[in-house]
Amino acid sequence: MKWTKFTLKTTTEAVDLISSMLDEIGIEGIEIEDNVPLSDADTKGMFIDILPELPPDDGTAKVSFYVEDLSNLENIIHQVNAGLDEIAEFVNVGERTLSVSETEDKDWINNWKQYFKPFTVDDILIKPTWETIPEEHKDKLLIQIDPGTAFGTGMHETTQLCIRQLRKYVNADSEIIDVGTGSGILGIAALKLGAKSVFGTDLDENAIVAVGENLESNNIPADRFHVVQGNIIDDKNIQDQAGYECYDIAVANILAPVIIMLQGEICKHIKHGGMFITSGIINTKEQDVKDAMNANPELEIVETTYQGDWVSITARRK
Ligand SMILES: C[S@@+](CC[C@H](N)C(=O)[O-])C[C@H]1O[C@@H](n2cnc3c(N)ncnc32)[C@H](O)[C@@H]1O
Repeated sequence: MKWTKFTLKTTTEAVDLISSMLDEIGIEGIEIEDNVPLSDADTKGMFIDILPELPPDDGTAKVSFYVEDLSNLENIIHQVNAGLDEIAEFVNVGERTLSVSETEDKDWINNWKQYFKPFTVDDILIKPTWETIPEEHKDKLLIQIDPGTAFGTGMHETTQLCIRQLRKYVNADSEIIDVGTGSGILGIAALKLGAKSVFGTDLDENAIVAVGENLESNNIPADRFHVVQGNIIDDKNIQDQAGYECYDIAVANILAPVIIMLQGEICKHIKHGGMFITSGIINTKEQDVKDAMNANPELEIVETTYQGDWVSITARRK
């Protein structure tokens, strides 16, 4: 199906008012492009450590919206123009030119799936739930994953670094906390490697559904992997739900700045002698994470591993 895309050139200061005006006339799912740099708060919780290079912010912005049924087009354009006239009384709406182009209704949510194929991390086979087990990998430990809209196919270097560290430390008594669980892939890997139970947290609500579905795909009873939405770094309720000094291993594959913020709090939840396996750390941030861990009297770094540009640091709680 083809959609008609309308792009309105305007200013950053008018974007909020234009979004609500479009919403009021029944246009949903708009796209905003501007050159406003992302703040630390914006990047927190997103899996980006290297910010995109943007041209200087000149205060202009583009607001795009899509129309499927063109029979009502004249009316829509009229309403948009009337809305812009009103907004122009309060803020500078800039150029306010509207350009038109056609776009395909592609299945953006699912299109990435064609690139997710079975692969191995040493003796572990990770495969999408919808693929069959390749004959040559029949003897491997199987993890089946569909991340849905959560993060974590296992293909990222950082996930593989964490899986290799889990392989070294997990045993039949291991109680695991998986911070930033996403699809649940690290917790599920730990359970497949024999761990007793997992407590997972994520800021992303999609993680809750994804973990539930992936437990089912891997025939793991739901009571072995409890997952909650929230931030263990600063939410007392999540901290209490996780419990204190009760984990043999904490694993967190997030981002260097988040690992730095997490390393203080996580020590309250790990047993003495327990391990803190981290990744999501781009090599330029390795020293920052190490400095934070070295300054924490509760932690000693025991190992650093690398894959591509990515780093995994494993520390022990003293
Ligand atoms: C790189 S993904 C890792 C997913 C999965 N564990 C893996 O290794 O593939 C990072 C995840 O951490 C989550 N996240 C970011 N900050 C967080 C925080 N403070 N607490 C819990 N989850 C967080 C994100 O929503 C995202 O799902």
